[in-house]
Amino acid sequence: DQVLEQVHGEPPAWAENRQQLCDSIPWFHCTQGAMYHSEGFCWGFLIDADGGTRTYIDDEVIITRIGGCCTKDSEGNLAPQKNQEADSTLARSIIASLKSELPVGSIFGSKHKILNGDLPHRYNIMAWFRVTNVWFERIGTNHGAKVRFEKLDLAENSWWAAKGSAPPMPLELRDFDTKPQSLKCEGCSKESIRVYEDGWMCLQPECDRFWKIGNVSSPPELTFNPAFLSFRSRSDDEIRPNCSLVPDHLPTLDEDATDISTSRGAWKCSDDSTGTQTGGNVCSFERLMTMSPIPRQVLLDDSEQPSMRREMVFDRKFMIPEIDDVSLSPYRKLTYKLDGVGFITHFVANADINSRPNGPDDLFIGLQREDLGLKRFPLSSSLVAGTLTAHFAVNHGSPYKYVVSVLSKAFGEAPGVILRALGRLSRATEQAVISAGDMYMPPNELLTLGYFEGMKIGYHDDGESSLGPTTATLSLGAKSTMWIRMKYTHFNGHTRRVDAGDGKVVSGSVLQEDPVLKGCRLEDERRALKERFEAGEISQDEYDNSRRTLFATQKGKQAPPAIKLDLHHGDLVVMHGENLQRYYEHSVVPENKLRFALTAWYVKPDHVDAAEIEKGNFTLTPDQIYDGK
Ligand SMILES: O=C(O)CCC(=O)C(=O)O
Ligand SMILES: [Fe+2]
Repeated sequence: DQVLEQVHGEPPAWAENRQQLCDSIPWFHCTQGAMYHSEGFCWGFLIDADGGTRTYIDDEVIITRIGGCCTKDSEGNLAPQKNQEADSTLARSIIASLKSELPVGSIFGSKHKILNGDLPHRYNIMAWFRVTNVWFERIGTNHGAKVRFEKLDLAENSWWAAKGSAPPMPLELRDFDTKPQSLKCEGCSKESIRVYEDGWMCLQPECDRFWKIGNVSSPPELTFNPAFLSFRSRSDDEIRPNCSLVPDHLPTLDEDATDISTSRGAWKCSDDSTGTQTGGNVCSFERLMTMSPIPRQVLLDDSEQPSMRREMVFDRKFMIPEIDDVSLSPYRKLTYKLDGVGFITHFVANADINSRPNGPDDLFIGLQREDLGLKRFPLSSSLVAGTLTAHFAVNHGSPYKYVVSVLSKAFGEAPGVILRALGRLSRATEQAVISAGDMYMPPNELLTLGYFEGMKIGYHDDGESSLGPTTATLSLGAKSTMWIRMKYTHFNGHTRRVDAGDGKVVSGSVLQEDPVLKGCRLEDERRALKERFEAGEISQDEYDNSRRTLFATQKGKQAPPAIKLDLHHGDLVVMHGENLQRYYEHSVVPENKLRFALTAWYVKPDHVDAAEIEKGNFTLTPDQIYDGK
């Protein structure tokens, strides 16, 4: 029944949905977590449901914990499950922003429990802040990092200040010189500021005197030192944000620029709150851009020599392929064989292939001209519900369940460019599979992905039970890098650890059938145990227990990428082998503004509804069939 105070003003921008927030705010491009960091710096911060104990906000100062390393304790509060060190990624990036005086944007989420005020929206942009202090607190048996932010513009009233509150003190009347007491620790000789009213303590976690007032451990309840809350940093014109707090794309757009595909081409207001405020008139603001297709040459980098086959330089850190310039000429064929798993064939195109009529250059323009119905779909497994894929997708042919659920259009409705791409992919699939002596199943499904600048596809596999063992992808447009790595479970021999309540490393369950892949962790030990088990020398229990003991010696980690492919415009990649999708995963990161990836599969007919079977039927016209040149 508490009467909530109302806040003083309106945020400069807001969103009711996290995806929209992350898509439009350049300093907060993250769908999860409280902190956006990139290139080693923290750029933006979200204050929401759980800032940890002693989270503090007033009109000009925010004190909160740095997320990460946390699980919920018995009372449902987030507590660090291990020490957060100064060299953790999150701590390092906030310290980097502190040292370089980089302004950090802040967002106020309505699930906070701190301010006694009602926030107008789910996510409310606050203002630019500067990082003034980063220190460590003891929490339970661990330590975690805390940060103090101070509003950059102290002259202006903060919109989140309580309604009717006094305007901020004019700058000329403020005291910028008084700072809270700071003392050098006699143990570690490092300075720590007096953060708490209860007493000065050393805030260096590696010091013996950390978190002690005098000789005794600090009390669990602590109060902030008023001088720590009230000090202010002098304004400094040198400290400038490197983008606007609320970007305004519309007036800066030049519709005639060939570069238009780098920006999103359409805006639509999705704010339903205006509807309630204006008595049901939902805002109809919409702006659709005419986008002219960009030619492939716009994306070329200087190192690409037209009409010459690129020299391949292979990085010894990754698998070196077999090179064959003859059998699929004019393509160069690179084959990566994974024993007992499958193979990956990379068909390297060149300018002669790309510039032929109906070849990759024409397909790239053709795909931009068609309204393919490319959309971003919600990810099915995501920590934050409603997170959309970081790429656009549309499916043609037999429907199947992709990482996300994508509606499938019949090949009968597909534009010519799609069928032409399908012709190329069928040929590549056939060539790669037959040369390996396997049976060729013609693809009946084609997934088109579209990537604008900054988009990508994260690690995943294509091993859906309804799909055959072969996938073929045609790359068009921007150059990209494909990474292939062993899945966590197969690399480590066990699933991810499930619980580490007591601080010990607990591995998840051991693999039922461990293929002991070449290059996996503890390979020799795992192979030796497997051989003893298979020879009947040890029982299943002994085999499992020995593996558990073995895995407890080292913490599991992600496998490093085993294969790296540089995918250029016109290149094709065929992956073959059911086990390849079972044991390995891949991700693709484009480097430039616009890229399409068209991937064809064979969907097993018994996995498709009878009524939808015909969606996968097609007949290619002679000009859609690819002759391999
Ligand atoms: O963008 C690419 O080249 C890869 C696409 C992919 O992995 C997929 O569609 O499953
Ligand atoms: Fe894939």
